[in-house]
Formats: sequence, structure tokens, C-alpha cells
Amino acid sequence: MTPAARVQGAIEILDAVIEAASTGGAPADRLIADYFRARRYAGSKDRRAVRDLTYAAIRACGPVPASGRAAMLRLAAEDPALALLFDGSAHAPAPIAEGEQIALPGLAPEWLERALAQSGIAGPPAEALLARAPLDIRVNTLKADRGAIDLPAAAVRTEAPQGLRLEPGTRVEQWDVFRDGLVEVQDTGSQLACQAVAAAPGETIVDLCAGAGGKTLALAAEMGNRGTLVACDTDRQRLSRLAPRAERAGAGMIETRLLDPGKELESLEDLAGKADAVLVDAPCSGTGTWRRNPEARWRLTPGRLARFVEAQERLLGIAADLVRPEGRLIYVTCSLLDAEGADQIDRFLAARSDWSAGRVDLPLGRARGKGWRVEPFHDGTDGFFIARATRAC
Ligand SMILES: C[S@@+](CC[C@H](N)C(=O)[O-])C[C@H]1O[C@@H](n2cnc3c(N)ncnc32)[C@H](O)[C@@H]1O
Repeated sequence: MTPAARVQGAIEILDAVIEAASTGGAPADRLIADYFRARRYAGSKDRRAVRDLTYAAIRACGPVPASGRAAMLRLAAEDPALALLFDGSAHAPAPIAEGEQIALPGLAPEWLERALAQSGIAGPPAEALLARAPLDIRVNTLKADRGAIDLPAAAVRTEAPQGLRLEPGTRVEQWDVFRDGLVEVQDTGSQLACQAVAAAPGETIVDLCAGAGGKTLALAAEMGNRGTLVACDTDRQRLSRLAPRAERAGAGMIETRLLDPGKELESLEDLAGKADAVLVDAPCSGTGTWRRNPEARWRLTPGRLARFVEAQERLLGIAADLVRPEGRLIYVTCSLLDAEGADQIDRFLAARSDWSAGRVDLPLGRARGKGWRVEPFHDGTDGFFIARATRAC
């Protein structure tokens, strides 16, 4: 592909990204993969260049752009060499017309930027939401230890007990230590959220929104594979990805349960009032993970945010029914919006006099309301809100 054809390719992918944002379609990563599946002639350098251009344009535009071309013109407005590639030659974008629409710069759509500012994320902490994410792994203590593991690449320790940070783009999945389950890819913020559960061997723990089990695996390691660990989700496909990961990790203790949306407690009756701890890693807007999915800013609308808030409140209620007297509930979202964090836990506690806020004290982050928050700017992690509530006896 010529440099200009790469720009045109990125414009076409951006059109698909913008369309997917409004229809709930596939994430940018998948759309890029689809684009190249239909263009086998493209080499690895082409793929990397088109991918980098696509993500640079997504990061450069705040509000949803009118088109892929308007998004790319945003980048070209600050990069004369890129603007020159709009030359109308074969496979290149058409020349830039006088007064052509250019997408607006910024952090996010205006309402969202405002909501973040009201949640204490503005200026450099807001800009850091769109930086490039590091690559963190967690050493699986069921099979190895951070102090002794031999890795094929340089790594530095993070603040999580078993966390290591690698160069972004390191192909961890191709390492033997990955295939053999000695390490898992997991952001340090996510590892710290698991630490907040304080899971111990022999306990009964429910991971209510386990997804593909990123946090479940960390809990199994904390529990030394002893006790009861029930991983639930309503998404069959996501949950089905947990079994092979657990097998690789040597986490034989995990039981999975597929829940029926709206009737979750029906499949959890035997655990009602019995769990030592319930982790609610709730579905959310993902504002804390924009470094990895910057197009997620364009998917969110006030209506979608309201639906997340409603779902989180319901899930908190379900989790509360499962916790035994003196047990604990750990509420986590990868969002930095108070609506999905501090406000949510305030409402939970206000409605339940038999629950109190527990202390979260992690090696990174700071208090936010009755919970705790880690974020890219201060902590170099994805953004997470983490709260702990304890049930009276
Ligand atoms: C933030 S993700 C979980 C990520 C996962 N814990 C991890 O560490 O990789 C939220 C999950 O909640 C699930 N979910 C949504 N509604 C749910 C419900 N009513 N009951 C249980 N899980 C639900 C989603 O399918 C999604 O997998």
C-alpha cells in the first residue's frame, strides 16, 4: 500500500468505527481485523501504519466525527505531511476542499467531558485517559512467583503484589510461561481491585460479573485453589472463555454459572446469605479504559450511561442478598464517573442500615467518596473505582 492508500484505508475503517459506535457494533480492534481479512495483500507494515493512523484519529477527535474523512482531516490539520497525502491519486483520499468539515478536537463529547470534570477528572488527569496503555501481567502464584520467574523480556515490578510491566506490544501470548499458565495479562489496576477482595483460602466467594474470568483467576490464586469460587455471568460466550484459562492457570476450584438476566438469584439460591465475599465487577461505561478503547467515548450516550447505572444498582442488590452476616461486598467499575462509583455506593449504603462502608487501602490510588480510585494519570493504571461494604452480624 502507498502511504496515501494507508490513509484512505484508515478513513474507511473510521467510517465503520463511527457507524459501530451509534449502532452498538464491533469495537475498533475487530473492525481493523475485518478490514485486513478482506485485504490479504496488505503487509505487516501496512497493517501497523493503518492501525496507528486509525487510533491516532480516534484519539484526536473529542465529539463523534461526522465521517472518517472528517476525523482524518483533524489529524491532517496538525500534520502537514499527512495533509499532502490527500492528493487524489490512485487509492488516495481526494484533495482537501476549501472549507471542508474537520472533526472537533477534545477529550470526549461535551456532556461526558463535563461529567468527568464533575467527578474530579479534568486537565492532565483527563488527557491521560487517552494515552497509550502499558502492558501488565500478573504472575500466577498457583504456579510461580514474581521473585523467581524467568521471563523472555525485561519487566519491572508494579505496585500489585504479583504485577509486572512490559513494553507495550510484547507478544506475551507467544511465551511458554503464558501458555503454561505462569502469567496472565492483567492491568495493575485490575489486580489491585482483586486485592481489595482480600480473598483467603477456604472462603466462599462469588464473582458475580466474571466475564471471561480475568479477576476470577486472580482470586483463585489468592485462595490457593482452596474453598469455593463461583464465577457467574449472563453472557454465555464470555463465560465460556474462562474454562480454558482456568485450566491453563491450574485453577481447578472455579465453578461457573450462567445466569438468566432478570432472574439471576434463581441460579444462586443455594448461596443466599452464605458468601464470605461477593465481587461485583459491574458492567459500566468503561471511562477508565479509554486508553485501550478510545472509541468507547463515542458509544456512550446519557441514556446508555443511565442504563449502566440502573444495572449496577440491581447487581448490588443481588450481591447483597448473597453475602453472609459480617461478610463483604466489593464493588468495582472501570469507570471514573461518580454516577457509577461514589454515588452508587452512597445510594447502596443509604438504603441499607445493616451495611457499612469498609476500608479500602491499596498501594496506589486515593479515596473517592466512600470508596477508592486508581487512575492513569496518578497511578499509571487503568481507571477503577473500588468500594467495599460490610454486612452487620
Ligand atoms: C466489567 S465486565 C466483567 C469483567 C471481568 N470481571 C474481568 O475481570 O475480566 C462486566 C460483566 O458483567 C456481565 N453482566 C452484565 N449483566 C449482568 C448480570 N445481570 N448478571 C451477571 N453478569 C452480568 C457482562 O456480561 C460482563 O461480562
